[in-house]
Amino acid sequence: MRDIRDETKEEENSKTKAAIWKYSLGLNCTIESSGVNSSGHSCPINSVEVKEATLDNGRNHHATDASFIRRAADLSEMSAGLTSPHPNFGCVIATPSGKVAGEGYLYAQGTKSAEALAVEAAGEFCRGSTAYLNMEPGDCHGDHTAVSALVQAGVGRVVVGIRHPLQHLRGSAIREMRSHGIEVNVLGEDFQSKVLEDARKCCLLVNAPLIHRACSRVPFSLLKYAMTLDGKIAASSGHAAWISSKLSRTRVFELRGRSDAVIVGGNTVRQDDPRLTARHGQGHTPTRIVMSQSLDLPEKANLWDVSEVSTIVATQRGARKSYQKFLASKGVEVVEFDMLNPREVMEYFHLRGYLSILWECGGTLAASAIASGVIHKVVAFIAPKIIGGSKAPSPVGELGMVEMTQALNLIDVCYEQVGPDMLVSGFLQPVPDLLPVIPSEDATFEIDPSVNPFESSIIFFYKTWDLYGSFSNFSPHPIRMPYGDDYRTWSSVEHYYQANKFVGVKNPLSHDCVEKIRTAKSPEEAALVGRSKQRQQPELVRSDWEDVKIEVMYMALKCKFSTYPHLKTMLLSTAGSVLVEASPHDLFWGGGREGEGLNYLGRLLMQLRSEYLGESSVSAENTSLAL
Ligand SMILES: NC(=O)C1=CN([C@@H]2O[C@H](COP(=O)(O)OP(=O)(O)OC[C@H]3O[C@@H](n4cnc5c(N)ncnc54)[C@H](OP(=O)(O)O)[C@@H]3O)[C@@H](O)[C@H]2O)C=CC1
Ligand SMILES: Nc1c(N[C@@H]2O[C@H](COP(=O)(O)O)[C@@H](O)[C@H]2O)[nH]c(=O)[nH]c1=O
Repeated sequence: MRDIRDETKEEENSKTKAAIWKYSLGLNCTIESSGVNSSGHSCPINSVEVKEATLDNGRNHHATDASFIRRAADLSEMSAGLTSPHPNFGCVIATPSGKVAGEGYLYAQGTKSAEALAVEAAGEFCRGSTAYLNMEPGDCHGDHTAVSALVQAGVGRVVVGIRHPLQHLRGSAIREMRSHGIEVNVLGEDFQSKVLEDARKCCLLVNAPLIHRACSRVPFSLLKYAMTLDGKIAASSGHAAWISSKLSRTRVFELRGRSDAVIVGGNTVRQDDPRLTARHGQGHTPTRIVMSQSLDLPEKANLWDVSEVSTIVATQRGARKSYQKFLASKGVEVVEFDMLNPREVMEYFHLRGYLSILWECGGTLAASAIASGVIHKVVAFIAPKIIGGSKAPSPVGELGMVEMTQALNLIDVCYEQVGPDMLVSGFLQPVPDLLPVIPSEDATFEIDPSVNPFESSIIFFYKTWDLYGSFSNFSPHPIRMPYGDDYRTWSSVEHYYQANKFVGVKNPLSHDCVEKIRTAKSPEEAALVGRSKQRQQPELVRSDWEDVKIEVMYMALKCKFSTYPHLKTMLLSTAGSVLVEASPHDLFWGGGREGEGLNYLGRLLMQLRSEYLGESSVSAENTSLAL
């Protein structure tokens, strides 16, 4: 029996090249013999490489789990391009002794689930086995097929690489499997280690387009270009066929096959008359998109032949109506934009359900796309050729940067030799991590155990004009609170809170501060006075301020939410969600830019909410007893 760690190391060494390429496509996974039969998507136990592992301690468990999760990610990726807009799903079923009993992957949207295929392949070996899923199944159609397959087959444990990125599906399959007594472990939640973290990253990368879609309003975009060693993407005449080798161009066909659309600018159409098809004989062919403001495009072009694959021209509203008619007569769809820029166009295609876009434009449009922040990844083929020419185009046009310190640094950079060319790839923007950014997680769940760190939605509030802006201390809701022996009206919670810093100090200047803050014309002014006085004259601040400030705030919030019933209703409507004051600067009351803040304001609101919910359940109980 061999140690799985050695096995993994050997595999990785021998497959480094392939892995690098795969990574450059968006994956960070080792490539193994597929183990997938010719009919498509699953294998019985005796036809795949048998893996054995020593399961004698936690570390080996981690290595085994990581290895199978990476395999599930690899499998899931086999149909990339065909599943869109669904995720890429892969499933490996392993016996208790660590042998692969069955595998499956989602072939295309609407086909049998990866889990069902793996269960079929594993047959009787499913009972008591562990199923490895790169991603929690989603249940778009309410038929629970993936979960049912695992439950009915008697799978004992399920290891999930990442939770489903879409909020409405996130956590449901995991809950359902657990409710059937299956032990479910999610990487990064139940246990953590470097090897599992790497496996988790594979799972994030394999579905990067969907994860981006879940977190932003644009599809995942990859900018690809081929350039000479002296940084040109064409000769000064505009001629560019070809810079990169045939082998590299075959790789480009693969990239196209994984994308929902390929996009070029008007100049590339005029200069190259491209086809932009994925000419590898099978698989998915992406839509072709042309961005042209002028619509000064040729009448004859390969892209206007839509017999096999469609073309969409995105243009400026009102541009060359007669030419638009001509395109329509060819079957080319024309979409007009008020502002033709990469962001607007990407937001539009996001709404149309596109997950991944391959940009194969020249430097003019590439610069515009990078500047507008829509490009996530860059893939450059560098050919060992020199063409020269001061006017020859380069891959990225004007970005307005003047110092090297402004250069955009790629992350997770990979290098691979492809025939004579060098392929360099890396991310301009990281794949968003799905782990929650909830400030002070532990404390939050102590306050309100009903919220789950990995499933609850987070409601951010900050500025008063935001959706939940009324939760802000700056919201214009006056409160009546005690002051000395009397009650006073304070224009906002912020007024009351800031003034209390100086209350009870036997110094007339402190009293002046209180009055100045109380009569401040706006919460902003109250905050300014309170903060600057505290900084400049700390002797005016009450000595117990640090001990009482949370209580002061809590009393003020309680008064505000009790005074205004609609605010209380709004607070109750957020039950189950984590409340975070999205202040990037205030690391005590706010959540900070990346969850590093303590979020005391959010915590107090959740505490208040819990109390209100407790009161309402008691009163409901009393009512039902009375009836
Ligand atoms: N080696 C390689 O990998 C590649 C090389 N090339 C080469 O590059 C050259 C063309 O490069 P380039 O001129 O930069 O062409 P682009 O592909 O970048 O096209 C630029 C055109 O895009 C259109 N456009 C629409 N909206 C915008 C916007 N917001 N910002 C910028 N452009 C927009 C305009 O078309 P319009 O004028 O119609 O309004 C503009 O003229 C050719 O010689 C071609 O062979 C091209 C692609 C890849
Ligand atoms: N010249 C150049 C590329 N150019 C890109 O490929 C397009 C042509 O695609 P097609 O008509 O489908 O073959 C062209 O318009 C441009 O976007 N690509 C590369 O990988 N290597 C190269 O050397």
